[in-house]
Amino acid sequence: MGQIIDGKAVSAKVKEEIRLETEKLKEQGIEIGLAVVIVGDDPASQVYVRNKEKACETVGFNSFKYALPAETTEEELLDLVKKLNDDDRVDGILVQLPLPKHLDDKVIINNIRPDKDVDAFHPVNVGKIMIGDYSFLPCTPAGVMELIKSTGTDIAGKECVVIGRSNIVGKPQAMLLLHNNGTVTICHSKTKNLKEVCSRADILVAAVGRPKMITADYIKEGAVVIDVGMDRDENGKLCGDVDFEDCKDKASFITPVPGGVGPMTIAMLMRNTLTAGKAHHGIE
Ligand SMILES: Nc1nc2c(c(=O)[nH]1)N[C@@H](CN(C=O)c1ccc(C(=O)N[C@@H](CCC(=O)O)C(=O)O)cc1)CN2
Repeated sequence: MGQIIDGKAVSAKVKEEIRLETEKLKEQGIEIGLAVVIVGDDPASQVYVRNKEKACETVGFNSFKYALPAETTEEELLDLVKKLNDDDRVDGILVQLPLPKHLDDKVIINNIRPDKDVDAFHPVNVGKIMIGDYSFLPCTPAGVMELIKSTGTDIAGKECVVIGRSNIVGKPQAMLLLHNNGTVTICHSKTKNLKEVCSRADILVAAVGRPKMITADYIKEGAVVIDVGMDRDENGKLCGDVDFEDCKDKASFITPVPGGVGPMTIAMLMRNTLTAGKAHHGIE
């Protein structure tokens, strides 16, 4: 059986490192602040936002929550973003996605100050990721990199296959693997012979959004399998894009869902917020 990568344990370690650094900054009179904005009453988003506030508490950041009604207009949301851009207590700004349908997330994200964009969704930060000159890494792909690192796998020269080409996960994930000298293939809905391409992968990252789509015949013996999916199975139970039971004996390392990539997303958000806070205080 492959080893299960414990995302909760890795994320707890990352948060503890951040807590210790935050404590030292506090001794110098420096406080770190994260503003979390949620619009509407999507139940999953409310859970994630609560978990982000809890994580802030764990690492010692100040958190400022702004819960706006679903009918909030673009102008009202932009006004809040502007206020937070100018607020010195706020080092990082996060607008929880998805937004209600009448709000265009691109317009909102483009108005967050890039040096406070701790999600790394702003085009300036996306561009920096392309050229490998980044301060913030997008949280989910960064979490995946941390989990791969935790297995002791050297990415250099490895065949890496990313299934999914979203701006938030697939594309930045491929870039991060490339910056680590992986040989990277991005697959998507039009990819021919998907199974064959995936089964060449030493490192397989699944971000498709289709429950349990990746079965053992997609993976190479001994592959590192990272599941970014957050789906529901036929019984409504949370599962990933990878059929964990089918793949676990063939992989060398595999992430579960829940308890794999998910918890890392919030730990990486804390890391980006610390990076932003240090930059705002002129600390390397
Ligand atoms: N502004 C953003 N919006 C969204 C992001 C994001 O990174 N920035 N990502 C997702 C939601 N998300 C964080 O916001 C997130 C999703 C899942 C988890 C997580 O820990 N999942 C658990 C399972 C949780 C459950 O039981 O439902 C796990 O995988 O173990 C954390 C964060 C979309 N929006």
